[in-house]
Amino acid sequence: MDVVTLLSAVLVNALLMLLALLANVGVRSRSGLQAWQFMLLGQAAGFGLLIGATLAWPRALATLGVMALSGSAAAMVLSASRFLGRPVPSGALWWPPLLLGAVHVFVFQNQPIATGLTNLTIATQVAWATWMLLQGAGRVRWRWMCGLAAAGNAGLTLARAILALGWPEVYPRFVAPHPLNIAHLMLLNASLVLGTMGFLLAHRDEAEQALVRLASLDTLTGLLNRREWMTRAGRALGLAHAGDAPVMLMLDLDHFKRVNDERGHPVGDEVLKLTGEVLKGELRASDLVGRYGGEEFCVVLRQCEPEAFTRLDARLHQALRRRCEASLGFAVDFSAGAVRVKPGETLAAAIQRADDALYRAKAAGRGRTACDEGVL
Ligand SMILES: Nc1nc2c(ncn2[C@@H]2O[C@H](COP(=O)(O)OP(=O)(O)OP(=O)(O)O)[C@@H](O)[C@H]2O)c(=O)[nH]1
Repeated sequence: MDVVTLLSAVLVNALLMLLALLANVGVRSRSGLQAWQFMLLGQAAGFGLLIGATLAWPRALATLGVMALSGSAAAMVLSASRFLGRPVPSGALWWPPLLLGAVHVFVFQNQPIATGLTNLTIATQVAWATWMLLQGAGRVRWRWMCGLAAAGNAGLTLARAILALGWPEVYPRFVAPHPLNIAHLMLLNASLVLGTMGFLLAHRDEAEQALVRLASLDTLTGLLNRREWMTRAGRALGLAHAGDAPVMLMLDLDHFKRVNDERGHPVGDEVLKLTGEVLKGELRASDLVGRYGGEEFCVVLRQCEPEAFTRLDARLHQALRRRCEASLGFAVDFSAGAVRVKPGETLAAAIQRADDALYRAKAAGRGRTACDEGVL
């Protein structure tokens, strides 16, 4: 088999996939897919330069070629790190290609050392990507695809490094039609396709998660939006047992219109954000908190004993006043209504009772929580 043809196939394949990605998803700045586009570019450039080195300026082109390939392995690690949301130090990413180039240019005449060093560097980088991808891969299918593609690549590149350093007399020339060269290029080609498919799936998953977030969260406060809160609250009420009936709490900021009118809408927005932060900070992860609309918030408190509720209520009033005072220079308080959900009560009925209690709190002078029987 003609190795230069196989090499050209890898180059063309990488370039075509890069073009296809650019045409279909464009350049997503700082995304995992952007890093993968650099990885494909590095592969194409690297193999192009290595083929060129067999024709002219061998030392210069081969050195640039191995730097491009090592840079492309760094981009693979970066792609995995971005998709997994696990940052890696940029020094550890970009020093290896630079150091490899600096050493390669000097040891170029000593083929076993130059080849061994190049393959060892790239194998280590790809093994790093493999480790990140396969570690706790669980059932995420794209991680398996990308991880296995990288694992095969790392293994064969390491085999080349060991062979070049330990048994240079049997190490095949770069363009020799040796089974090792052929197996490596075929596997590389397959892993480029698998990796691209895997990271495209990762990109799709990421977009899907962003859509789910957009559809279920309130953009200003980051709390659940009304629709999502209603869905989850309905489920929580359905699952509640008679012994641990949840408490439904409706909160409404006091004189909020005045804040908007006197200090401006952006300050009003800031108050809403701070309220969201206070609620997230003071409530347990198992409590359900959402923005019901405007300046009204709703909470389902699970397993809330009377004493615990009294303490929580005092903490919420105090925390909101303090946060607004500290961040905006004026205090904001709220009125609230609390009811204990009755066995079999519908969500709409519980909300209605909590709303009635809330209006009693407003009528009684604001800045307080009115509780139905059973809450305290
Ligand atoms: N800044 C900002 N204001 C909002 C938002 N949603 C609703 N509002 C404002 O919230 C205010 C609610 O006013 P009211 O319903 O009169 O309530 P209030 O002034 O808090 O009076 P009480 O509830 O009786 O204490 C209105 O001015 C709305 O424009 C929002 O997303 N951002």
